[in-house]
Amino acid sequence: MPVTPAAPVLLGNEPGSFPHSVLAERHPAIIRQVRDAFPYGPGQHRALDELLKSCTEGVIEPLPEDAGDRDRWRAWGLDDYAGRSWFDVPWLWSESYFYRRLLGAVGHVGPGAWQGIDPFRPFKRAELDAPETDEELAALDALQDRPEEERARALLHGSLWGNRADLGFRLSAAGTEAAEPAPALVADDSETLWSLLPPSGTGTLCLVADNAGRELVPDLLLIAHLLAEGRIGRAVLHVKPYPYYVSDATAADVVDALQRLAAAPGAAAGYARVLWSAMADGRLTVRAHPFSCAPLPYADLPDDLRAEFASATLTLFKGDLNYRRLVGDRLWPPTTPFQDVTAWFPGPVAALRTLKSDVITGLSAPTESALVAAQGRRWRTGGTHALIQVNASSEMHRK
Ligand SMILES: O=P(O)(O)OC[C@H]1O[C@](O)(CO)[C@@H](O)[C@@H]1O
Repeated sequence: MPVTPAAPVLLGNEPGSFPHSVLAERHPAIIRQVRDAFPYGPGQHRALDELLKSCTEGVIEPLPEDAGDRDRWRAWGLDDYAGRSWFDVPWLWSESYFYRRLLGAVGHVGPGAWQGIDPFRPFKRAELDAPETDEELAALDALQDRPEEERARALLHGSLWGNRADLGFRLSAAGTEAAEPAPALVADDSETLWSLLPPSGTGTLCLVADNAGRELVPDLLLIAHLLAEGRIGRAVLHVKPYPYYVSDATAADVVDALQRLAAAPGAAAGYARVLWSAMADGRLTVRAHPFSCAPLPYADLPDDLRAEFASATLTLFKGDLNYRRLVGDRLWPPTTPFQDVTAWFPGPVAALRTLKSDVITGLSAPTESALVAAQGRRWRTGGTHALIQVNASSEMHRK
């Protein structure tokens, strides 16, 4: 448990705040985008209208009686929050439930012909097929004759910055990338990270993925490198069991990414071969645990996941949402030690994230002052800064 007193949990009810803008502006924009991307029928249009009204001016409603995941959501707090404004409950919960309701509205869950159709697939596919992905894959060719450590470092940074702008984020942050100053790392524990993945490692890496497309591709490249160079013996890739936060990766997105890599010219296809055979012989597995879409912090991990992370050599959390869930979705003072807020984690843990929400820990006082002096609060949410943070000691050693 953190030795630091808990900070306030983020809610979405303060007009002008970032969480408020996500609920009031981004969610309606996502409904619009999804509605325009598919030839939905009248029932789906009606359900989307209802969701729009509910999430902007109404209250949280329970799931239908026959929803297969109703009990799970009740265990995750639905009974406590039903009847309350979306803006007055924990922001993390509210966002997560929005995606669940969106899937209900378009028929992704429940019986019917639209079951299992991913409403975000067109956006994820477009990104995967974009020329920028070709450019990123072509850059691998120039890396091939570099020393292993240099390749490893480049691939780690590829995976880190791949998180820079997810699709949901782009919906409301158009133009930010061009206007911002050069990206910068606000914390960099990469030496500690490499010490956990030495060249002769045989351990297991759990990589808790974030976005599909141009983030998942570099995540897979990093895994391929670590396996091929013997820095790990096994990898477990955790993805979402259903479409979530627009661009979050599901198992179907892993397949798309692997096929994209395999079809690419040059060195990229070699990475695909490594991954393909690692999947065939079980050195790389894909997991889609229900808790990966839970509206709760990771401190509430169910026992099976806790045991899995406890036995890993390193668990690596990608992206902003995973960071929020890892440290708790709270307004910590930025200099709160990352070690304190992750002290409960059952094994060595790392976060690789670009900053896209107010949550931040582990900054040095001079770094925080410099960021505030330069940008006020904008550095917290603009996606222009990133961090690599590691807590190397396992819970057992912390006791
Ligand atoms: O894809 P990422 O890095 O998890 O970022 C998703 C981010 O989107 C937001 O939830 C807002 O929708 C962020 O605040 C959030 O954490």
